[in-house]
Amino acid sequence: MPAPQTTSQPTPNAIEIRGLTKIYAAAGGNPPKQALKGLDLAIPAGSIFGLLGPNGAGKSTTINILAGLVRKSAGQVRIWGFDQDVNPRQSRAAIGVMPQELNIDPFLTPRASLEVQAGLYGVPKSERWTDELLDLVGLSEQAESYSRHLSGGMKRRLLLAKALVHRPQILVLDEPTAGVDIQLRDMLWRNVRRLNDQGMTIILTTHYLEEAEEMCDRIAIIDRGKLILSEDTRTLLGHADSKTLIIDTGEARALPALPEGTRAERREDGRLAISYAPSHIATDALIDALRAASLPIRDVAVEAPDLEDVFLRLTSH
Ligand SMILES: Nc1ncnc2c1ncn2[C@@H]1O[C@H](COP(=O)(O)OP(=O)(O)OP(=O)(O)O)[C@@H](O)[C@H]1O
Repeated sequence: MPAPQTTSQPTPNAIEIRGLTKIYAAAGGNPPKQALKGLDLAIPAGSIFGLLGPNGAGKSTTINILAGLVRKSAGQVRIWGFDQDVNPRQSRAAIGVMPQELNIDPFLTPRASLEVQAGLYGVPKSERWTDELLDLVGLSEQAESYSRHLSGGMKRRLLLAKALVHRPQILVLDEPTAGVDIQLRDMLWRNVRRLNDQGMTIILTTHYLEEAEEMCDRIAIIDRGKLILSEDTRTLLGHADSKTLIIDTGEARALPALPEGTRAERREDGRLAISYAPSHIATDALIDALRAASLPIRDVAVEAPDLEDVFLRLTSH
């Protein structure tokens, strides 16, 4: 992909959010709603960053503020080093957003959609990369079809291409795989990885925690308008401090004396499951202790907590 269009300030963080507050005005008999309550968040340049949180946490509000679609009530937002209030044009140029809703003009062809979008961003004709983009998202064959004839998956791919017309440094994907088939999901993730390899910072929200665990190198969890934590995915998974050793003990049924702080149960398949806190006892020390207690060990596996465990514990929803 050619270099991004915007001249940028070198910054370790692609996005810096400080004290971000959003109060939606009262409407239709509903009282005002404070969706963001002083959110602080830094998103490192070059990362694939997952923004997670339960329903109503404020993810879409945050993304819409970044995209310039919702006005913040207070706080500071810097995008690629540009303050949104001081340099609105530059901060907008640094970011591309693939929204959740399929907001595509049904009477435009994919090619025309991309050209219109490029016009909106002021991309000169000589710097447009419409054909490459159509190819990137696999829509070259449909380039001249009316968008209303595209399948739901094709419309999503067009949205991805639209988010990229101005070669942003940062790409935001809001629930990109909600309700999409496996083929489209794979296409999306392939593209996301490729763009990230080329230096693009990727921010995504998803309800699929497995997906976040697999794709994101850093994850922030927000809840009720506030940041709960923002950490490397590996560190985050380490937080649960709970693992389970699964042991095939063969015919032997008697439980050995277990080290302090561990808990054992027999699973339906007959295997012994011993839960322990890695910070308290290391896996190999636990196995040594079980051997010393003459427990027959025919086979052994370790189950580590996944993001879902951590997420549920931190958000208690
Ligand atoms: N336009 C609006 N007017 C009033 N309240 C709103 C508006 N948009 C969102 N809210 C409220 O603000 C809070 C945060 O909503 P937001 O959509 O940002 O959360 P979310 O984390 O994206 O949730 P979800 O995972 O369900 O999409 C919710 O309580 C929501 O009802």
